[in-house]
Amino acid sequence: MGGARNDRGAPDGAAGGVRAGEPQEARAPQAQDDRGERDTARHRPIRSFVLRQGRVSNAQQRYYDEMMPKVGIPYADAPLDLDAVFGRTAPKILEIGFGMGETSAAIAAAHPENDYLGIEVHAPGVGSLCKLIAEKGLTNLRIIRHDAVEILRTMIAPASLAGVHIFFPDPWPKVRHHKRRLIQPPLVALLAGRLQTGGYLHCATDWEDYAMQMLAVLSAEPLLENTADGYAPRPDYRPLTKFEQRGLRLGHGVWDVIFRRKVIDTQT
Ligand SMILES: C[S@@+](CC[C@H](N)C(=O)[O-])C[C@H]1O[C@@H](n2cnc3c(N)ncnc32)[C@H](O)[C@@H]1O
Repeated sequence: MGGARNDRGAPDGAAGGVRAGEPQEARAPQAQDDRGERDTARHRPIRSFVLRQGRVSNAQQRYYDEMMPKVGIPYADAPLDLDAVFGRTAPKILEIGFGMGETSAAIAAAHPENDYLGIEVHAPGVGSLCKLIAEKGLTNLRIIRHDAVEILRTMIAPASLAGVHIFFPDPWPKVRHHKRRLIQPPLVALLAGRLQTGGYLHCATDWEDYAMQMLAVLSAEPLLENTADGYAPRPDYRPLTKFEQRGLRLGHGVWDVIFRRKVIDTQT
């Protein structure tokens, strides 16, 4: 994650068998995946990540153990009261797939007026963000280690989010894996329903054909409208990562796609 361009094409997942707590995602398969498809051969929903072994460093393990009881939210099959979780009323912004969490921590530190909920399945990444939360003393960032698709379905109430960040999701570059991409019509419909009126969905990618897919899928969602004429300029709140700076120097593109939940006129 966030390493080299090819790293984006090799999706990371939670590390089965790592020490950093057990992934809280081992649940019975749903009847249908929110990306709209099932792996019929294996009768399992198609997921946007792969659970694989990953090394958790000693520091990540230490911060995971120390911080997850304070900032981690266990998976539950019931809607969360987000104001109660953060102990205040403030805009709630959800991030799917925070990787090692550098961007999440930087955004939360720069915007103490907002509350952030980061979702990731990858244990080393969760340990890494725990370390950043402890080092920066962040009080407005919480973590759930679980499949974001299930969390959206069960734990996030309709019209409860002021924003959603999906930065550099796994591009699944092979055509036969495109069905694993997060940004597909059923998930975007689910996300749009979780946004408040005026709430935003911000996706960014460095894969041009995924950017085109994002633009097409978000444009087709009736609850959403584009904030820009096509791709959006990178807003100041999304910091330029080292990975991105290097890519841009090498002439690679990065595309931001930012839509808002429409005001639905119920009079007409
Ligand atoms: C390519 S990495 C990008 C990480 C980070 N956003 C960045 O910009 O560096 C994508 C991340 O999304 C996570 N991910 C993919 N699908 C997910 C899901 N359904 N729920 C939670 N995390 C997911 C992966 O584990 C991986 O860490």
